[in-house]
Amino acid sequence: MTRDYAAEPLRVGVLGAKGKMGAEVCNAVEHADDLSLVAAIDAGDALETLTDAGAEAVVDFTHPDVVMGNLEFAVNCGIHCVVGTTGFTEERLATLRGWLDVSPGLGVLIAPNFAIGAVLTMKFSELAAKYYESVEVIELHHPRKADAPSGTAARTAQLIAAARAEAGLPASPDATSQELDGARGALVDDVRVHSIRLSGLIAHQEVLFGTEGETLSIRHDSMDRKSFMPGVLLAVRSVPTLPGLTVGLDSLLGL
Ligand SMILES: NC(=O)c1ccc[n+]([C@@H]2O[C@H](COP(=O)([O-])OP(=O)(O)OC[C@H]3O[C@@H](n4cnc5c(N)ncnc54)[C@H](O)[C@@H]3O)[C@@H](O)[C@H]2O)c1
Ligand SMILES: O=C(O)C1=N[C@H](C(=O)O)CCC1
Repeated sequence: MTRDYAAEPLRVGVLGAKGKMGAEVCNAVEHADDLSLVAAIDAGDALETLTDAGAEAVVDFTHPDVVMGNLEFAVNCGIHCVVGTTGFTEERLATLRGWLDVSPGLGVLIAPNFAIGAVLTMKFSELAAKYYESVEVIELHHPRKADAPSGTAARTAQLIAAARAEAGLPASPDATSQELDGARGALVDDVRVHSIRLSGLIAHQEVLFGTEGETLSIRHDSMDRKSFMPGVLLAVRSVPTLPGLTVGLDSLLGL
């Protein structure tokens, strides 16, 4: 029998429920009439709690080291997944696609950033990329963040690099011949990415473009983790009808 999601709230489990994002997601799900929080799991809790509770979708905001194990369990149990945890390499995405190939109808949605402005920043940067000879990405986050560069910055750099390559642009000009290690940031697909960690910040990114006589700065600031919740809820509501792997919120936002 086909599940009528309009008739009964979608049963949602949260992984990383005691974390900064997970706690916010639990709160958002609890306040949504069409969703029901059936499991709130953190480190040390059994993943079987999800199946015991009859979870139909899971939201993962944990850690890059554990997220693949969580997803393998959920996919094997036929639970749709929404993933905010970072650390998704092409290799990890290929592994996930392999699992989903043998799980018809199941959806996994991974987004490096669920904030609308961050999604737009990535799209605007991709659009601007071919018009500027120089580009650098600066990401700024709270000091308890485990990974650098941020997943958002890595994705932004990849999108910019692909757009530059398609337009036939060479690497950004840079005459640096003497350099203290790290002074010029990290290279992601030939795009320089700089990571700032500072108390008081949440999640911020600035993409700087330059060409003869002008620059363009595209900046986004998340000042509260609530900024991620509309995107997370949209993904949770959409994932049961999105079979296979979806990366990014773009298609859900009509971008
Ligand atoms: N996509 C986005 O929009 C977005 C936004 C913010 C953060 N993030 C990412 O989400 C992840 C979590 O961020 P955070 O700031 O909430 O981190 P956090 O450290 O505050 O929370 C992570 C939680 O996961 C728990 N955890 C660890 N291992 C677990 C396991 N095996 N099973 C269940 N829970 C486990 C931890 O105990 C902790 O409570 C990071 O990768 C971060 O980069 C993504
Ligand atoms: O706080 C974090 O950690 C965040 N991680 C994501 C990233 O790495 O891009 C999104 C922004 C917040």
